[in-house]
Amino acid sequence: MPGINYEDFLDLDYEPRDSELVCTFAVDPASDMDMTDAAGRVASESSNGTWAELQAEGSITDLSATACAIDDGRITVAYPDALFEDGNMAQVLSCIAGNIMGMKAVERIRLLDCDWPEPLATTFPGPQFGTSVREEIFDAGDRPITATVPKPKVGLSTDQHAQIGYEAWTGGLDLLKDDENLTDQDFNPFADRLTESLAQRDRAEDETGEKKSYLVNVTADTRRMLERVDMVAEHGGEYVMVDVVTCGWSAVQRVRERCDEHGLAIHAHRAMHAAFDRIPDHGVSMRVLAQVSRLCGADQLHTGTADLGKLENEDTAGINEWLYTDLHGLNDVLPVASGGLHPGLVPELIDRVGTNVCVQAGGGVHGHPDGTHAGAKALRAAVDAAAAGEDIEAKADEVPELATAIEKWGTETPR
Ligand SMILES: O=C(O)[C@H](O)COP(=O)(O)O
Ligand SMILES: [Mg+2]
Repeated sequence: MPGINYEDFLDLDYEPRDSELVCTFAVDPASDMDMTDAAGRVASESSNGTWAELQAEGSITDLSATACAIDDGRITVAYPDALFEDGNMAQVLSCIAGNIMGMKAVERIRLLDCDWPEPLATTFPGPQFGTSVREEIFDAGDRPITATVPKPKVGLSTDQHAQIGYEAWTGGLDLLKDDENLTDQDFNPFADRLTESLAQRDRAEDETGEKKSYLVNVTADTRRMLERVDMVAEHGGEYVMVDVVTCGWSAVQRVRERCDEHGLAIHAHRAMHAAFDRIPDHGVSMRVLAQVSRLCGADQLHTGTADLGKLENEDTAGINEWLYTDLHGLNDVLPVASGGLHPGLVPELIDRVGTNVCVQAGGGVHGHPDGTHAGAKALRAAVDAAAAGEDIEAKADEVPELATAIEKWGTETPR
């Protein structure tokens, strides 16, 4: 019986089939390995091989991946469709971003990009709404939608939180968003926050005549998340917010299923993504995390601020472009720019990422010298001006709250 070795997973003449998942990795081989050794081992360990020569009968190699290109520190691996279970993101990631991340045959390895084939991609639901939320929920026309996150992140009472929502909404913002670490703590319980914030939303809608909405953080174990999703639907919300990386993709898939029953959109916060993608030559890129978020059904996703905010960013504009492109008929995703933004940064942000986004600021609204309502007016005025191609300095002559924000923060990128 012929044995199967890691060399059998390398074929540099191989052309991937349309049905195969094709992944690109940056690889730094271990000091005693060359690139071909490392490439064969990556394809082997991430599909159906191991360190030892195996004796196996039948069509085992039908499930083997093939390392089919090596170029300038990068390898391409093609994975046969039969290797994957339909609609099971945990299983897919256990293959393509599993043991290989820690194997000694490589010093460093980063999953950079995936080309998702139709047979696998269409076993996932994708977003229910995607960028259409701008039009369908908010009738926003050509401008980005806007959001704010009450600060301090945690510690505000329910009354304070809902009051901040009212001030932000009436100041002109579209969305109130819970912060990533606010869920159901004693100082601000989920059920009370949901009902009080939605009551203030209704009041703000009546006063402004504009549609307003609330991104309430349902993140928890899956059972509690689903209960919270049901509560949001029962009380007339349009969205839930989920910390997609910390709660895990299987849980996101269940939330997507339940949101479909209620017609709710999902706002995905990416807290902890940097544990996977911040070291440039190791881990899983934000690009791939964004792809996974889209497949699992996030309608909106934080993708950074194109280097203008307080957090490190990986290719925000390129990732956003991918989120808009066709993916075998699955809906697109609305990118959310967030993390250290303020009104003075908005023109440059829109120049870098365009208007088909959500512009979100916490400190850049609530840190306004005249408070949240003034901060919201300043952010909305900056977004309206930038989206219309108008100079925000000129807009500041008409909107004093914007003038105050520009005077305070200028165009500085915070740290
Ligand atoms: O969740 C977020 O995106 C942040 O809380 C935004 O906060 P910041 O604008 O104060 O950085
Ligand atoms: Mg936050």
